[in-house]
Amino acid sequence: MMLSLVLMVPDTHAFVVVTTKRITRTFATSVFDADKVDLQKKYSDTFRRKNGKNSSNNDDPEWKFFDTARLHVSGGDGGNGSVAFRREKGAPLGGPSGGRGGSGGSVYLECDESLNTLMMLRQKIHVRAANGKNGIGKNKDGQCADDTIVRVPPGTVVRELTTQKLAGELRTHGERLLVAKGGRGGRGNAAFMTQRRTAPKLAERGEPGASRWLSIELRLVADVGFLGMPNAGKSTLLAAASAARPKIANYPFTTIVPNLGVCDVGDGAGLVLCDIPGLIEGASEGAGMGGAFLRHVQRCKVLLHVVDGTSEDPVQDFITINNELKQYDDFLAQKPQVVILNKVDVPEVKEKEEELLQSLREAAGHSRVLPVSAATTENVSQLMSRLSKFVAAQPKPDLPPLPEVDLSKAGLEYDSDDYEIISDPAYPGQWRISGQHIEQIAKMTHWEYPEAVERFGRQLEALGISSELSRRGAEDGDLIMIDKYDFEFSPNLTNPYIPPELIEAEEMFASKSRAAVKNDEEDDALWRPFQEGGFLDVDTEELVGFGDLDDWMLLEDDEFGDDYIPEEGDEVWTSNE
Ligand SMILES: Nc1nc2c(ncn2[C@@H]2O[C@H](COP(=O)(O)OP(=O)(O)OP(=O)(O)O)[C@@H](O)[C@H]2O)c(=O)[nH]1
Ligand SMILES: [Mg+2]
Repeated sequence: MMLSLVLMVPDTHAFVVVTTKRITRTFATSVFDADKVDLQKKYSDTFRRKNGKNSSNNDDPEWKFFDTARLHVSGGDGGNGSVAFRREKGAPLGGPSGGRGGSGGSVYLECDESLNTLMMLRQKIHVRAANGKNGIGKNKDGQCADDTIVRVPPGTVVRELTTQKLAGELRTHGERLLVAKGGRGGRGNAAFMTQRRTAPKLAERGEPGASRWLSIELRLVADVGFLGMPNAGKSTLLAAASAARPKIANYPFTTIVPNLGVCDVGDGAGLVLCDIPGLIEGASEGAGMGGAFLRHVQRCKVLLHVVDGTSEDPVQDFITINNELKQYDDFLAQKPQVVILNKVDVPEVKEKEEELLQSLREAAGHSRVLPVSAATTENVSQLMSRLSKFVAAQPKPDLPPLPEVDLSKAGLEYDSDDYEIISDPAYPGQWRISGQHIEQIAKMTHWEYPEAVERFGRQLEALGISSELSRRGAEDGDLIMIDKYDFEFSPNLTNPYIPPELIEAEEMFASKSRAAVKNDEEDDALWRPFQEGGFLDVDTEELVGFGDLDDWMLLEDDEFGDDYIPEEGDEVWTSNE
């Protein structure tokens, strides 16, 4: 038998009552959830991509590189609080002893310097931390769930996808950013005891964990960012100066993902070099996928501009790239540059070396211009030691910008208790209340417990929602929807609506009881939970408490939860005791 609600105390001022009626989902979707549907459509290509199907984003060059990703994160839900009563030999009317639920795990991003792409985030789109365990009797709190850690490379910038607001940036190894907080555990009935109410029959459900889409972008953090036309020799230089082994070939766009290398300059820390794919004219507008790469050099302290000496017009190349930089971002264009004339081992370049160096100095407006051969490593170590001194002389890198959005809150911690009442003239008598705070309260309400429903009603009143509804013309019996719950509006309710099946159940208990009295079976005569204000725990379909009978329903073993293993010394009661 399934009783969803029993409310018996005759003069309870219950405000709302759960009904068994369900609104049709099509209606709810068409009128109220349009935004959500849109969002799902928008991101469904993420799933297609995951399954290797043709993605509609194929024409989006940024997606070909593992430096942007979308991630859906959800914190675990808190465990439910429990309703239980202490029952000991000689003390049958023990106090409430329902423990609190454990809190759900949170999702963190953690900076890991051994990573340099967001590739793994492309394979894992949904990250969900585990739920907290439910509280159990004997004041035992449920276990808290472990946090879930997602590792990301240094230079990871995190935004909330829908608003594009900056949530934070991970730069140093081990740094963590909380992106979806787990919900707190619901309180057990022990927490609701007051002097007046010594046997509270309500508990909270666990708070749902926070859940959101993130947009994640990688900006490599390096001391020196390489810059130059395709085929200029950037990767060759990285290979010459560090242990990195990037792909090198005599065709443009050999490099398609940024490469990092560390050059040992004898200072212990090393100089972090970042080789990016070549840039061409129009890069700032995305030509040659420029925009995707320019982002990487944003975080470099110094730019190393590699000029190909064998090019038809090396000085013009240099000017073109600098113009692209300016177009893309003024901030980037202002970064200090060191310029190298590469491939001076080639005789034709050697011939015009002095002339080219002079023109480059003029075009650059400074004298940090060096001839180098990345292929023969001529002048490379001098270049590196001068670079390292130049980097050290730079002012400290700009601090990460201040976060614009705080993702460290879950559920009820959101600041705003704003709500909105939506009604559609096409559906008279139906009201949807939306608001983070009230939705969280609804989710945490244990609708099976009359006292919890009553508490919810008081919360609605306290938030001014009930009077606002009345003011807008809501009438007794109107349908109120909050999140996935729906109720009947009962503004001045003193006699709670009692579902017919409960009256039937009571009748059944009553007749059983009468029969028992007749047959002198006293025990059975007591089974009148409805009349006595008793109630069932719908999860286990167990009666868990009586009103003021001097006998308490015994807690079944499985009320401790599936994973409760009695420890030594624990007293476990069974109903057969
Ligand atoms: N002779 C000579 N050839 C060089 C030198 N540096 C690079 N090269 C050659 O130039 C070609 C391109 O070199 P890469 O290092 O792949 O050039 P890149 O700038 O990384 O090119 P992209 O990744 O396509 O932007 C290769 O064939 C290299 O061997 C050099 O100093 N002298
Ligand atoms: Mg390259």
